[in-house]
Amino acid sequence: AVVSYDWNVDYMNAAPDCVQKLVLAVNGQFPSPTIRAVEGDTVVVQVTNHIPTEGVSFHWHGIHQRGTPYYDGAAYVSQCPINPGETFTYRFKVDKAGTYFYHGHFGLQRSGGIYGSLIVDLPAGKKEPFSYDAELSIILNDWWHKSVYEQELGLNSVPFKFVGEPQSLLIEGRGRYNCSLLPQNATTAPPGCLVCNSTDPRCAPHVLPVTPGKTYRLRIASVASLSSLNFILEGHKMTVVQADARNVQPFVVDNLDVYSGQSYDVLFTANQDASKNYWASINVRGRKPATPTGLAILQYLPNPANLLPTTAAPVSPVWNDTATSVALAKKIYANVDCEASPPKKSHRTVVILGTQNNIEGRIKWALNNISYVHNPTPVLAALKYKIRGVIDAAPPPNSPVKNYDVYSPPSAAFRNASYGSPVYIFKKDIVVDVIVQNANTLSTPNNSEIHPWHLHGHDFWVMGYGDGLFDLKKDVASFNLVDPPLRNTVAVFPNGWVAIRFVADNPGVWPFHCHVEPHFYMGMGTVFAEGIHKLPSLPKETLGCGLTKRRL
Ligand SMILES: O=C1O[C@H]([C@@H](O)CO)C(O)=C1O
Repeated sequence: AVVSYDWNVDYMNAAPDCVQKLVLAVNGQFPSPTIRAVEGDTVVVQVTNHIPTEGVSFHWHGIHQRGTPYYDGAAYVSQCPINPGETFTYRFKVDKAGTYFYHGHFGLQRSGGIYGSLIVDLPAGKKEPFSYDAELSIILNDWWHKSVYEQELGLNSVPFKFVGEPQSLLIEGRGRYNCSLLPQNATTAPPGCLVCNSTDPRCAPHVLPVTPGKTYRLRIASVASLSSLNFILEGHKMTVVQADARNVQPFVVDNLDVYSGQSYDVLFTANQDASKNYWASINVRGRKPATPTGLAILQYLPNPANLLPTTAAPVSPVWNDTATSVALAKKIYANVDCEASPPKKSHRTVVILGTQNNIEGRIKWALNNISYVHNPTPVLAALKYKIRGVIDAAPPPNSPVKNYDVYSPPSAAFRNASYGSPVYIFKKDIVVDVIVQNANTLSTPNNSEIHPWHLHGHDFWVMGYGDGLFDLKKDVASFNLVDPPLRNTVAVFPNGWVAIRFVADNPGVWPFHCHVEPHFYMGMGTVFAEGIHKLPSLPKETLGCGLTKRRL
């Protein structure tokens, strides 16, 4: 079937955390409307850009765009941004059921408010390898009061000004501010502070209604701009059954780290004291938190939704307890009854060292010393039509320098990167290993950040994680060849590495980037391309910017 949507994008005034600001919205909704389709459907989304002075584009996160790489929505990679006043129609197939989402993929527009759920159901007759009575869905985010223009300006300025920690955390677009002095474990709170539901219904917390005794499938996704989030359903165990829309061997948790760009499906049973409601909460992991806990209400029917829990907001593992996060990540295995195992060998290994660098007085992120910048001609068009001068003429480095000290700020030779637009070109159908190597930040000793890495156009197997510098001989031997999870976004932990494997079988150009939005904006990304001789003709509406003007 064809599922069609007609969307108008514009700014509106909204107060997701009780503080009014300009929010990017679709059809006046924040978060943007939910797309719901059935596996095998074609989704058609007609977008009209009413933002007066900004282009826009939409990325369908986790959707492979097989045969339609030009509708992947990455501005200046797969298409020209949609100009103010223009209408653009995305048309793509959703070929695998699961919990997905979509978001703006131009500048910081995701952080500006363009994001929503994309849920693909199994067709009648097909069954999940788990069962439940009903389902619920939430998208997690972090939120700033500064406009995204101001944030971008800071990132581009000398002196550099980082976006800083978020003012609030949002669950399904609702949060609370003015609680910054409230410790995570406070038992008393200023009136109206713990939850801003007093008089303004726009910022009442999101409510998850449940019937006592029933089992729920909760779909959780994070589009956070910066934060790694830890999710807790107060008093309830959660059984993780899917990660990034792929089946995993079920495992039980009390709390769950959700990195930006990831989704999880968990099951829980409403089996607690039914006279009360409970908190659903998110806390920041991996960065020193300066943001109050994000809260929603788990409502046990028929209790009223505004029956607030009398308990303090749930407390997550302490922000810098990396070992707990790594241990959780290592609990995730594919359910091999439903998911494929990886090929046993790869044909090419690319090692990507991500570092924080300085370029002309600005702080940047670089991969093997190249900080990605967009060219006004989309990469897809440049490769399809052999337009020169768009991507770097020299192929990007396949591996970083030997003996890089990932535990210390970069030495003089590695403090300065250069700008570039590199594309890794893979022979069609080869098996590719990518090792993402983390390192210390530019200036602070003993500081290394979590980076969630997202690949467009593919799911990849997570072959392994490790501490320190990756060793090509020793560490490859430790890869999980039996049941590594398939996903599209994976975290690389502080001072460590993560290895992924995928098959380059989807003709197109696919960004591979840190899903922290300011980090990608600061250059922490690159582009993979494969099957160039098989690239489809590009719809005219994806062209028109840069050197593609000549083709029209
Ligand atoms: O990219 C970043 O820049 C800042 C800091 O390292 C420099 O201000 C920060 O916390 C980031 O994640």
